[in-house]
Amino acid sequence: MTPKFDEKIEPIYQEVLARNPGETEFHQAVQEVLESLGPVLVKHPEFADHRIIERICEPERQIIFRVPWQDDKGDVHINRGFRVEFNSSLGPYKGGLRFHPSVYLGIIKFLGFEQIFKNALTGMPIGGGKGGSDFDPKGKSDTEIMRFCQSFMTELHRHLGEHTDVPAGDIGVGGREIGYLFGQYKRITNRWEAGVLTGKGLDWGGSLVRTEATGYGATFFVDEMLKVRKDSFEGKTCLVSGSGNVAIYTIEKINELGGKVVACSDSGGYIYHEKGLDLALIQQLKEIERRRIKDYAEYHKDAKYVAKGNIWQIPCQVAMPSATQNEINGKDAATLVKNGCIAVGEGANMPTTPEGVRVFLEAGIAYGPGKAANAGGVATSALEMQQNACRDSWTFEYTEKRLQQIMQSIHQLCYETAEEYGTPGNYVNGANIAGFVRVARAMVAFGLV
Ligand SMILES: NC(=O)C1=CN([C@@H]2O[C@H](COP(=O)(O)OP(=O)(O)OC[C@H]3O[C@@H](n4cnc5c(N)ncnc54)[C@H](O)[C@@H]3O)[C@@H](O)[C@H]2O)C=CC1
Ligand SMILES: O=C(O)CCC(=O)C(=O)O
Repeated sequence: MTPKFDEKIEPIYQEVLARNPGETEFHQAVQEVLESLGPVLVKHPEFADHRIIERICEPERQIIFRVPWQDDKGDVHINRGFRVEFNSSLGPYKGGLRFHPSVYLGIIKFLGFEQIFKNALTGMPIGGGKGGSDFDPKGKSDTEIMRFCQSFMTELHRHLGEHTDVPAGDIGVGGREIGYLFGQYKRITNRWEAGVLTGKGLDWGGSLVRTEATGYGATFFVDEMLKVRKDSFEGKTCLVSGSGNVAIYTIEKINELGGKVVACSDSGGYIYHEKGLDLALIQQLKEIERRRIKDYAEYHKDAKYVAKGNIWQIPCQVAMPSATQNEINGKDAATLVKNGCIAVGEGANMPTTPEGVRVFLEAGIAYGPGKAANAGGVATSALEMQQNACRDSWTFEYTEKRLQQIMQSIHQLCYETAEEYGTPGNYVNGANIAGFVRVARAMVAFGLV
């Protein structure tokens, strides 16, 4: 699909393509933001004078390193580790670590780039970064995971610090991995520095609600979009792709708000259960036993597992992609709209292709892009950092209320910014512009650094 840029922005995008060959996901993430920015340069010519867009597209620092580790048989393996410290204008680099075989520099840069604007939208003092490895955790024993995490942190620790760079989890990195990473950081540095990682266990500096935060936050965001349309989750049939951290707590919150989730998935296929998914079973299979979603059908004979099936063909009113990038293409988006979908909230990062985004916007449905809708995870990480800084821990109710208020204010900011820039109801423009302007103002204030 041909990108639609303002004439001042086209050459900047061409320069990004030339400087970052082969990094298609990064190109896509940059394209999505730059397409929104034409009117911003008209209102703020100083951003063009200071070449803010060009500077924002270039990471402040990119770290690539070797991660050697030994499996349980004693064989040696070598993976590649990454940390892209993209932008520290608003605070220390903040963003998760992804362990997945598809990881390469282009994926980490797309995620780090998105993170800059997402983190800005939260209004909290956090810059943007992301990291990870092409390590595949699937089928590895606990001790193999531990040895990998220890080796990864042995290199990464020198780049981290509570005021410098603060990783968390993402695909393939949850509470278990954060534990091994924190343990190794503590051992190497001889510092018990809680604020260096978020998503920690509750006994050692973690925050209540961080586990639930991305899914709950995305659901709060969709709830706000529905409220604008004088609607709610009550009685709505919903789809949630994935069955990991984000998907599980999205399903939980949708249930609480009166919706019914009939399908979820993993990379093998999807499960469809017309009377509504059994969340306790999914948690047992996924969070505890680390099994595949197809096993769900062993316990519910009225549920159907479709191997390699396309979850977006199931009719629904609300869709919440919560698995991975580019999981909804133009055709899937058209199918969703044709089947009566009125709202899409992205729990995952960039789950919709540019063609799909265009379909949603042209159909005029409520479409909440990831950098706004899934910001609740990183926002609650910032709340964890606040608690660590004052050696405090807050109750679940208080922390969840803070999360809900943050999601409401992100929604409001995106909604008002879209109106201010002449595209009412377009949360893509709202999120890109509002996030960009916050970072750009700080960059202008700092001079040429
Ligand atoms: N964990 C967090 O706090 C945040 C995560 N995200 C994003 O949410 C998404 C999911 O992340 P998590 O739930 O943390 O990871 P996770 O590792 O807990 O779960 C990922 C899930 O997606 C499934 N999956 C992967 N590829 C798939 C495919 N091609 N088709 C269907 N399912 C597939 C996996 O089987 C797994 O169930 C990612 O895009 C991540 O970047 C965004 C904001 C914060
Ligand atoms: O909590 C964090 O620091 C990062 C969350 C994350 O990786 C994301 O927002 O995509």
